[in-house]
Amino acid sequence: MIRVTHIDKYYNRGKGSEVHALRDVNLTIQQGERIGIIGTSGSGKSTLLKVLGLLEVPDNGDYWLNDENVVRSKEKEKANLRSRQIGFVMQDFALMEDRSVLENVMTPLLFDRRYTWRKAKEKAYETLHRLSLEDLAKRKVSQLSGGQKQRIAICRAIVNDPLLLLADEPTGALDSRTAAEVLHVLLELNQQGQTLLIVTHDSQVAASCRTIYRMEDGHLQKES
Ligand SMILES: Nc1ncnc2c1ncn2[C@@H]1O[C@H](COP(=O)(O)OP(=O)(O)OP(=O)(O)O)[C@@H](O)[C@H]1O
Repeated sequence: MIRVTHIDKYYNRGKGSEVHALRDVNLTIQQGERIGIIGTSGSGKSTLLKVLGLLEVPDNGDYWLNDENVVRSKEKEKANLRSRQIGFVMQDFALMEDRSVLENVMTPLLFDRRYTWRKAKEKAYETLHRLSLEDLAKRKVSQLSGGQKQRIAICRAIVNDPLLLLADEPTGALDSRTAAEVLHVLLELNQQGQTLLIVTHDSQVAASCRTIYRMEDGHLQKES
């Protein structure tokens, strides 16, 4: 189970440009859940994702990841948790364009001491196979379509069997047909047990989530 309680996050605290991006945010994510977060631009959605992904430290509150309070963990420990427990999918794919698909998918495992290069390659192939993408393994990312890139990005995000898969506008850069294909991949992974949290502007994506929250000026409220 993943839980954040009473989270506050400020940017530029104490300065004229101070932004109170998250205000007393509470969220519990049960294993296998599929959560959608909607809200207007600038309301704090990405900031919440960054806190959950251990990329931003909140100013107040606690973050429980598998019964461990990780809010004050050291940077090294957080980097470890990030590489083992969290998967990220971003709107712009964030892939290494001049590298092969295989190299991209292997990358998270190369930071994980449990994997030798050979084991990482095996696991990357296994994960590509799971998403029926193994035929693309040797292709350079720059030669792929947007939909293929996003499916590769999803593959890279789940290669470490993360506890939580975080997706920030995963269909935002795709046309509607490709977006539907990418959404299908995410939903299928969730049906196989992958806990999933999606930030989205896309009403179709939001409607596909079992639980929807709305972020409004830093406040998170359950919508349905
Ligand atoms: N690094 C930063 N430094 C200062 N302010 C920031 C920073 N990142 C975000 N903000 C501010 O925090 C608030 C919340 O931003 P956030 O990116 O979380 O919103 P969002 O809901 O994800 O928006 P969008 O839908 O446009 O991506 C905004 O007012 C934004 O300008």
